[in-house]
Amino acid sequence: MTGIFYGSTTGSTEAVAQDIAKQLGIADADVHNVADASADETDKYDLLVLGSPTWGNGDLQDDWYRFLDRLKTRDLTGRKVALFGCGDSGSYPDTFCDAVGLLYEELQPTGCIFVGSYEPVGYDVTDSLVCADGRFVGLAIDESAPDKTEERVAAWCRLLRTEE
Ligand SMILES: Cc1cc2nc3c(=O)[nH]c(=O)nc-3n(C[C@H](O)[C@H](O)[C@H](O)COP(=O)(O)O)c2cc1C
Repeated sequence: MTGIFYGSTTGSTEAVAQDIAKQLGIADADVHNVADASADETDKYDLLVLGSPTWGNGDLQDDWYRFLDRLKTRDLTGRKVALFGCGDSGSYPDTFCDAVGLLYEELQPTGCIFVGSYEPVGYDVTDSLVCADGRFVGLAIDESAPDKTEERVAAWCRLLRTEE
């Protein structure tokens, strides 16, 4: 079973979360805004799809801090985690989608298995925290390339289906 947990200040990441849910056939009840969710609710899912846009200067979306603190205390050994987020490579090239990289770093000690990484073909910026060893650790949606969003989400959902 798959659950999506996202934070979103101005709605972009929420829209991407809903698109992912639609493409993966995830019910509304399994799509959670971290502002209202409890970390206990992650327990029932084998695959957690976690989304945060990047705010400030390379920061997580505000609602993520409290939720992440609690999530980090849970034993995620062997559970699959896929990450996604929105950012803006035009205005914030040095911190493009850093929040995705921050979630990746912060959740490593939990023993989870990350899925959904890919080679960043077609991106202008590839050297922020979202990138590790030449791969994006999760889906990076770029406000500066809105025409690519639909296909990026679709391609990533196809990838997740092979790694579920
Ligand atoms: C004040 C401000 C700071 C931002 N900082 C970053 C940043 O450091 N890196 C980045 O990739 N995008 C940054 N962005 C772009 C947002 O991540 C982008 O607008 C995103 O779509 C917002 O997602 P949301 O609507 O789900 O909150 C920033 C936007 C604003 C307005």
